[in-house]
Amino acid sequence: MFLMKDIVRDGDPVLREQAQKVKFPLSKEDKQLAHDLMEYLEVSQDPEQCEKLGLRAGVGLAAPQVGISEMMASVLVPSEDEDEKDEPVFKDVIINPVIVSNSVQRGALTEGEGCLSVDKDIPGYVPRAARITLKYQDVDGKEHKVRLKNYPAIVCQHEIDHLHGTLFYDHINKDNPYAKTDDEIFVY
Ligand SMILES: Cc1nc(NNC(=O)[C@H](CC2CCCC2)CN(O)CO)c(F)c(N2CCN3CCOC[C@@H]3C2)n1
Ligand code: NI
Repeated sequence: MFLMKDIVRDGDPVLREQAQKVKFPLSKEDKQLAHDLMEYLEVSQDPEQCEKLGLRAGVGLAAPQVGISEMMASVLVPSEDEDEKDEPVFKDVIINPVIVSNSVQRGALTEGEGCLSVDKDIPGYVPRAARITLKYQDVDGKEHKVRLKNYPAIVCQHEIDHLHGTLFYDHINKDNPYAKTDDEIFVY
């Protein structure tokens, strides 16, 4: 189980590296890593356990954030409405992910973004593609090709950025952090 002490913080070079492609079949260590990356999200999204373990809640977690420079990240975007019983909007460990196409239209989270590896709040819109087509392998090596939009698309782009050494604030407009073009949509 990863705890906040296991999360690498901004300034550590691993967060600025290009992560290595993951080989299949997964090693025992990579299987464990995939499990632990998803477990962190599940536990952190349970308010009681999150509080008890002193975690910061997350909807995504990339391997470089726990010091492992490999192309693997967990994504768990819960269904927006209250009743928990609904299926998550997106839940998987994305391995060797590639964004094969993205919309010209930009999108951003209205409240900006944060990062478990960045302790300070950095205000501003993080412009991303509003819709993406994502190809990745799951822990069994099965290829997936999914079209995502809005919230899950934003989360996946934030995670895939980590695998290429990019952090969310790299995208914030320096002159006007809240600059927006008229066709930008705002999510959440
Ligand atoms: C948007 C949001 N970001 C949270 N944290 N930041 C993260 O996930 C970072 C990644 C996200 C930052 C912006 C896009 C991706 C982690 N990152 O650094 C990984 O690279 C949240 F926790 C959160 N939610 C909404 C859903 N809620 C369900 C119930 O449990 C609480 C949970 C809170 N939404
Ligand atoms: Ni992050």
